Amino acid sequence: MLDVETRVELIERAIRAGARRLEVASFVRADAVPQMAGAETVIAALRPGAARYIGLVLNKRGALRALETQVDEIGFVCVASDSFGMRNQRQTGDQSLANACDVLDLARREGRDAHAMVAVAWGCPFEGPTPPDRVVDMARALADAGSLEIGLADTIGIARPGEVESLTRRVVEAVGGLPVRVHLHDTRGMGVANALAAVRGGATVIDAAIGGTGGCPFAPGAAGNLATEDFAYAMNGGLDLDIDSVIDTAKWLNHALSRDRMSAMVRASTSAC
Ligand SMILES: CC(C)(COP(=O)([O-])OP(=O)([O-])OC[C@H]1O[C@@H](n2cnc3c(N)ncnc32)[C@H](O)[C@@H]1OP(=O)([O-])[O-])[C@@H](O)C(=O)NCCC(=O)NCCSC(=O)C[C@@](C)(O)CC(=O)[O-]
Repeated sequence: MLDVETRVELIERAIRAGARRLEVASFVRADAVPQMAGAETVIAALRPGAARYIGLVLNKRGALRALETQVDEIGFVCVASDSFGMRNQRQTGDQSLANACDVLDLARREGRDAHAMVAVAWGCPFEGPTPPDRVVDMARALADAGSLEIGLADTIGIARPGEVESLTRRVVEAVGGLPVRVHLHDTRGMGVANALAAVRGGATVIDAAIGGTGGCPFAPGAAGNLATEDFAYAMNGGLDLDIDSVIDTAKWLNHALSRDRMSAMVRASTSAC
């Protein structure tokens, strides 16, 4: 749990390190995910225009809350499996798709950018492997509904590089030129390899989290996200980020969270190599 002030400081540190597009808050129920309580207060404390700010939403009520704030983009989470969807957001896959289409339409009418992501795109903790056709169909429907970008999430970090490359390529081909974004968890240490595979498959946006922070309370076994500093190292200067500053922030965040999680780059920076 981080208080609002510390979350704002984290966002400011990311911006100082070079980040220009950040998912900064999630408009969900505070009793379901207390870590995300105070989304409106976080956003009100941010410097307008310093970066593009994304607010995550999982239902229409969340979208209405986001529209009351200054977020630049609304990001909707759809689910490819019913079992995960019911636990995460009380929606089946089809319901989440219908809700996403409604929210994309609402955002367009309000003149706000919006996109959607398909969670458990490679595998579900309750149903096992996700059929790729299901994900491609959902991605196509979201593109038709006006999503400005199509996200694919490996929510439990189960995908392998070959699977990431092939599904990403199929979705890129299906969505007619829209940017495809891939969101990875590092549960099995595949985060960086999968990110590079997604890039080979045609993804142009890769999500990453400083210090590999993240997880999902409704997906048993989901570990942290792909660490920003690990991906930045793999990209060998290809990202406009100050990697040393990101590593410092990862250490600061470990301290703030009273944890000792180490991304590969934090580990390397604290050893002799
Ligand atoms: C999605 C909901 C909100 C549905 O919540 P619900 O209970 O199904 O909603 P409802 O429409 O039945 O309403 C019930 C009550 O909740 C209120 N309510 C309804 N919606 C909201 C809202 N948005 N904000 C605040 N309050 C809300 C609503 O007003 C009502 O209040 P009452 O009238 O009883 O007083 C709930 O299930 C929830 O908060 N789930 C949390 C899901 C979550 O945050 N998961 C973790 C991360 S996101 C992710 O899933 C994937 C991602 C991004 O990590 C990528 C990856 O896959 O790796």
